[in-house]
Amino acid sequence: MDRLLVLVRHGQSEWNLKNLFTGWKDPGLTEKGIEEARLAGRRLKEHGLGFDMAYTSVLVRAQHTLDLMLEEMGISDLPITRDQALNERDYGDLSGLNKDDARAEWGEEQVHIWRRSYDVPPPGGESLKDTLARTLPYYVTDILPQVMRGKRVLVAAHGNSLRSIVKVLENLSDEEIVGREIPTGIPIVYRLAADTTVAEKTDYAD
Ligand SMILES: O=C(O)[C@@H](CO)OP(=O)(O)O
Repeated sequence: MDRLLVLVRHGQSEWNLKNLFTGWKDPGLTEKGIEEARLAGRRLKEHGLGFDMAYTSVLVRAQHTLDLMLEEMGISDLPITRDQALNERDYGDLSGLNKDDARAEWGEEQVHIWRRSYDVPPPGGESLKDTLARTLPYYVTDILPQVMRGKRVLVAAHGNSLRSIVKVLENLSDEEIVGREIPTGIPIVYRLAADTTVAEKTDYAD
């Protein structure tokens, strides 16, 4: 049985381009982001992958990325589930601030801790651990059962919501996940074993 799970981070957003903390704010894709999403779809198609269902967040950059990928693959009738559980980590009070301005105000090290530590939340926001506490139950109760039934599943979401799922899938320690970045528009293709662990992983980077 083909237990296929593909994770894709949305293409570049307007706020990625402007270097702003984004979180639950809802900017659209840039021209480059649109192209990245289309390219992701073409890569999946070139590798002969098809899908039975898709999941995304309630944020427009991830939904638009999914739509563009499906368009490139020529898929128009896929069931799509949109859920807040897959939203980006909530950046709290940092949302909308420029990342360089934040470094100037609070220092490089503090901003890095807010951005990449596992369990230190930014003021008023979610740590990666907090994010995992909502993405993982959703993955386990909604996404994983479909994969285990042999449904081919595509997930379009966000840098940190995907990092939290990747941490569990790849069994990464709290230290290891700190160094893991998810590039925009590069499909991560997993095939799961019967025990739900990862049997095979490929990045469709080129
Ligand atoms: O701003 C955000 O919401 C995220 C993703 O773009 O940024 P960071 O790289 O700091 O996790």
